[in-house]
Amino acid sequence: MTRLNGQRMDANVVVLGTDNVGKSALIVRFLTRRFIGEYGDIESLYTHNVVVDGREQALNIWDAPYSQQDLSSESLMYEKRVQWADGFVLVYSICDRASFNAVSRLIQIIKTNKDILGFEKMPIVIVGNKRDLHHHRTVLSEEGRLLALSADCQFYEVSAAENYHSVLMVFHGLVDRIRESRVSVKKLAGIKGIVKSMSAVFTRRRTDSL
Ligand SMILES: Nc1nc2c(ncn2[C@@H]2O[C@H](COP(=O)(O)OP(=O)(O)OP(=O)(O)O)[C@@H](O)[C@H]2O)c(=O)[nH]1
Repeated sequence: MTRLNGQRMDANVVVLGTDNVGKSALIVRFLTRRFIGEYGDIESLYTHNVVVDGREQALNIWDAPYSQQDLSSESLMYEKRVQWADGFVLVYSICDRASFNAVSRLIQIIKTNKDILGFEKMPIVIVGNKRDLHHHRTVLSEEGRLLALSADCQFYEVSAAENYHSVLMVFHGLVDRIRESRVSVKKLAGIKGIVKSMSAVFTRRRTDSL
């Protein structure tokens, strides 16, 4: 759950995608600035402090290795991840069409399992990884951009292997999105509050005049 303490915000982020797309590579690059090549299949939860627009924020990042079950909306494990998270990084490899198709399904699963009422912008960033392997590309940049546009998500193409800066942009972009989505939820709560008090006044007037 997101927690606001004056200038400080804690947020939970889950990184999802099919196997071998570079989820762990992306996270490790963000946390350590390094690319180490092999990462194993261990599920991990990291906490990392970032400063975005002068605000210190703690990000809890869940690196969840892929299992076929993930793409089943009935998966309890999956529901748990979606409900825990304030923001989502959905990763595919630009050399793997199936991993790209899986991202569309993940977006649908998030929309089904998460209460997104009041979100002006979805706290989701779509990442096309392995940009350095562009000679093996099977997914065009435009396709990624179009998917993000149609689902109201942010989009980046990166290479966890070769570039730290673009990976940093992914997580900073997500933090912005989470903040924006929280503001719109607050606005909605405010509007709901006004509607509630107005209807209370009208109900009272009606009973007074009886
Ligand atoms: N060329 C290239 N290889 C990458 C890149 N990112 C990751 N890899 C490689 O892709 C393979 C899979 O990377 P991981 O980070 O383990 O992928 P994952 O999505 O966490 O995989 P699972 O744990 O199976 O879910 C490894 O051999 C990485 O070295 C990249 O940007 N470019």
